[in-house]
Amino acid sequence: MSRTRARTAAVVGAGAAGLVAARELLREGHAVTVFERSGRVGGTWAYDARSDPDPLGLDPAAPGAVHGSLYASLRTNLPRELMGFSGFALQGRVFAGDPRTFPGHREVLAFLDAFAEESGVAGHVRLRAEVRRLRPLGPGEGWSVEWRGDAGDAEEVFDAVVVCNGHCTVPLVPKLRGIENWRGNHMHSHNYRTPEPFQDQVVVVVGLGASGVDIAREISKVAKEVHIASRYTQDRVGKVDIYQNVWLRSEVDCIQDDGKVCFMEGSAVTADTILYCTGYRYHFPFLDVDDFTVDDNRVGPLYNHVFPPKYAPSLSFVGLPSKSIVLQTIEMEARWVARVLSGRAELPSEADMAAAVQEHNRRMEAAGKPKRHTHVLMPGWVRTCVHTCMPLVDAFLR
Ligand SMILES: Cc1cc2nc3c(=O)[nH]c(=O)nc-3n(C[C@H](O)[C@H](O)[C@H](O)COP(=O)(O)OP(=O)(O)OC[C@H]3O[C@@H](n4cnc5c(N)ncnc54)[C@H](O)[C@@H]3O)c2cc1C
Repeated sequence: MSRTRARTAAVVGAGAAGLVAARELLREGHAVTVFERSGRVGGTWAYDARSDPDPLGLDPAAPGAVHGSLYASLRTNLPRELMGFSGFALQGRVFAGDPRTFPGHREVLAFLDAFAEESGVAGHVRLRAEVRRLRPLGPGEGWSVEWRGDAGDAEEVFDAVVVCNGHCTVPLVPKLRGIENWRGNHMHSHNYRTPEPFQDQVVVVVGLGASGVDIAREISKVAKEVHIASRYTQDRVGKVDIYQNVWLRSEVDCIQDDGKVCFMEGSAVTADTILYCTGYRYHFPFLDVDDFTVDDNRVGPLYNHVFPPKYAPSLSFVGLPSKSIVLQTIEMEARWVARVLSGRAELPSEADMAAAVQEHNRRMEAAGKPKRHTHVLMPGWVRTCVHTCMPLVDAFLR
């Protein structure tokens, strides 16, 4: 692909990443169109009380599948000081009547609404416009964007495309040994909204990330027992002192023939529900390009998580990293993309970018890190975050 200055740019998605990408592109003088398949901006932060018909949410294309993964009680796990954009802070201003340091989701959504309006980005967003297919037209000829809106299907050509479709929608569900023996309920946190359905149940929560901790704590108020299974519990397995009904377990070993959930340390429980809080997988169903894969949650090849060497700079991705200071990271990525497209910043050659990606992957392998951690920027983030924000795990891991 040619590396000329982009004059028109399509942004896929009007969540936080798409909004800030649009702002940065506009600042660099590009003509921007943001395609958003839902009826509003804000992406993940637009709480949706509905959940997928399939509690595991395995098929994102299934009728009735929802984008959002927030639960009703969700508050940010980063302080508002870390959740603004440059020139438009979440700190020092209250957007939806929630001035707390760790505000609820409505406050963040109102912040994003205000950001879209006040930055002028809102005027560039097409709502109910779903991108169905993105494909390169040939060297220097730009990108075909096929999309579906209220008036039907359409195709337009842009010089550049920035993919910002989010990555907290399609559940990553581990295949537990013996799962064919399971007769109870199961669900992924993508579909968790409120604790009431777990009244008096014995629940196994798989995963000790931010959602796992939050949800386990909330469910413990109504459930009979909550057992949290995680590889990070190590020698801390056992009942949690400050709770009457919460146990830390090691990883799930298997589901026994009798349906009991058996943990690596040797204990087993008869449970009503297995609730997977095991994260999400990257998914780009509309992308029609060569030499580009998602392999065990490694998206690539991508130079610094943003540019695929073969198509850079006209194709880019903003918002892939996880376990980061999210909004600041996506803003930096967006600014980089906008400046490379306008010629104010330069990329290495295609060969050098490809070599850098290979070197990154080689180092990960040498360090024994799995592919699925490719886009994890701060591996210690979970522990740091739960230590500071979440009393339950603070008590566990202290
Ligand atoms: C439970 C939970 C808690 C979180 N807590 C925090 C927190 O405390 N602090 C924090 O900073 N981050 C948190 N995050 C991360 C959060 O995902 C980011 O803050 C941010 O919202 C990511 O923005 P995004 O634009 O990349 O993705 P999204 O917000 O998911 O937006 C993607 C947008 O793309 C649209 N879209 C998708 N496909 C298409 C298509 N084909 N055509 C058109 N539009 C499309 C979607 O409709 C959506 O609007 C949390 C996430 C979850 C799930």
